[in-house]
Formats: sequence, structure tokens, C-alpha cells
Amino acid sequence: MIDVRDLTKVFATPHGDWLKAVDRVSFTVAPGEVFGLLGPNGAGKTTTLRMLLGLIRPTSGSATVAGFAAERDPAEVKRRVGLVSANTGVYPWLTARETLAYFADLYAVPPALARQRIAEFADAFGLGDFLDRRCGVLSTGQKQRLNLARALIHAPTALLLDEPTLGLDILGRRIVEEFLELVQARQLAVVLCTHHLEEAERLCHRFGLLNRGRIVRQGALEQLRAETGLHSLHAMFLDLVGARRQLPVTSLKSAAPPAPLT
Ligand SMILES: Nc1ncnc2c1ncn2[C@@H]1O[C@H](COP(=O)(O)OP(=O)(O)OP(=O)(O)O)[C@@H](O)[C@H]1O
Repeated sequence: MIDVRDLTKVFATPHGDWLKAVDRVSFTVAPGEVFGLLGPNGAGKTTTLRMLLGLIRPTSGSATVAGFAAERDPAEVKRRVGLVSANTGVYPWLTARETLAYFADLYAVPPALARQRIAEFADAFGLGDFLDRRCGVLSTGQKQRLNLARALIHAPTALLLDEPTLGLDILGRRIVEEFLELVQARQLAVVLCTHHLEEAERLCHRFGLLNRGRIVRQGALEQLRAETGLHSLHAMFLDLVGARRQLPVTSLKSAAPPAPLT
């Protein structure tokens, strides 16, 4: 169970003023539930996840995982949380198998149990073809499969997914979808941050729509549809940020045409 209450983070800016990156955000995620934390760039999604993991301290409010507060018991929280992010790196000189064994060891998983889980994940995530190849030579999709398996190596009860499908082709995205089915069957509480809104509609049970650090709408898709009168998350999003042009038309029109090639 994930429980976030009035979570707030204020950063000092280089100009000497303050930025409220996360502003009294509250939500809960039950075991087996996928909660979509969605918002435009800079809305505060990653900052929320970092506070949930105990990587940065909240200015106020609380975030707990399985009853452990991220601020007070960060080690207990990390033991119970798996993280997959778009920019999770790999150690290029370790093989996929060594990577999983290394992270199992970091989480103090007994070696025999780690070997058992690696064999299980090799099967579940189709790692068999490249389990003994160095990570440096793996494709983006293969690295992501490895990172998905890595996130489960310590049998967490909660998962934080920050843009897990960024840069993946349709097959890679399908693997992430299957991964989510698997973790739901295992009753993990999942927070998913993604800019792929159609994907979010398919995969999440409930949503928090975040803008400028605040959750402006929260609920299941049907509930959000009823509240907004809009059918898709895409339309709700445009409504949320104000569907104005993002680039000034005049500057585009007045730009000089490129010089002809001679
Ligand atoms: N360490 C920091 N110091 C100062 N400002 C920060 C820091 N981390 C994040 N911010 C600011 O907080 C705001 C929220 O950032 P955050 O990364 O949480 O957004 P996001 O919703 O994850 O965006 P994106 O979708 O682009 O990844 C942004 O304005 C960002 O510049």
C-alpha cells in the first residue's frame, strides 16, 4: 500500500526565490492497483517519486510504503520498492545475469534465492538469449527487459515506474504492458508516470492529473469523464494545460526562408 499525504516540496532557485515543485499532493495506491500520475513536463511527477523513495526530503507532508515513512525509514522503504525509469543505467561490463546477481546482493537476497529468481525472470522476461552477454552490447529493449527484472529481484511490494516505455518500439512497450499484468497478479501497488496517454488509459485503474505541482483531478477514467465532460485523457490534458499554441505563429511566419542550395 502506498499512501501519500499533503506531500510538498519547495526548491530554492538560483535567483534566490522558491519553486513549489510539489504542492500538497495526496493519493493512495492499493495492492494490485496501477495509479497513473500524469502531467506535463515539469509538473512534479519525478520529484514526487523521489520523495516516495526517500531520495529527497519533503518540505512537508508524508509518503509511506507498507506503513514505513520514506523520510523516517528510507532503508525499509527502499527494501519494499522497485524502481524503473527511462534513464536507469546498466553497468556495461557486467552481463545481464551478473547485473541481477549484483542487485540481489545489494538487497541482501540470499544467493540461492537470487539464482532461483534469475532463472524465473529469464523465463518470464525472455532474458535467456542475452543473459550471459555484457550489458554494453544490449539493445535498448533488451536493457529495459533487464531493468524490469532488476526492479523485482528483491520481491518489492510497490513499484514506481517513471517513463518506462520511453524510447521503446511497439514490442518493447508490449513487454512493459505484460510486465504490468505480471506485477498486478503479484498484488504490487504501482505508480506509473508516462506521457503516453493512450497507454495510461489502458494500463491504469486510477489517475492523478498533476499540473504545476498540484493534483487537479483524481479518480478512475469514468469518474474523470463525468467530471470533465471529456472522453479521453488526451482531451483532459489539453484542457488542463490550456490548449494554446506553444510557439508564436508570427515568429514562424517572419522567419526568413532558408537560402537555396547552390
Ligand atoms: N533539485 C532541484 N532543484 C531545483 N528545482 C528542481 C529540482 N528538481 C526538480 N526541480 C524543478 O521542479 C519542477 C518539477 O520537476 P519534475 O522533474 O518533478 O517534473 P516532471 O513532472 O517529472 O517533468 P518531466 O515530465 O519533464 O520529467 C521543475 O520545474 C523542475 O525544474
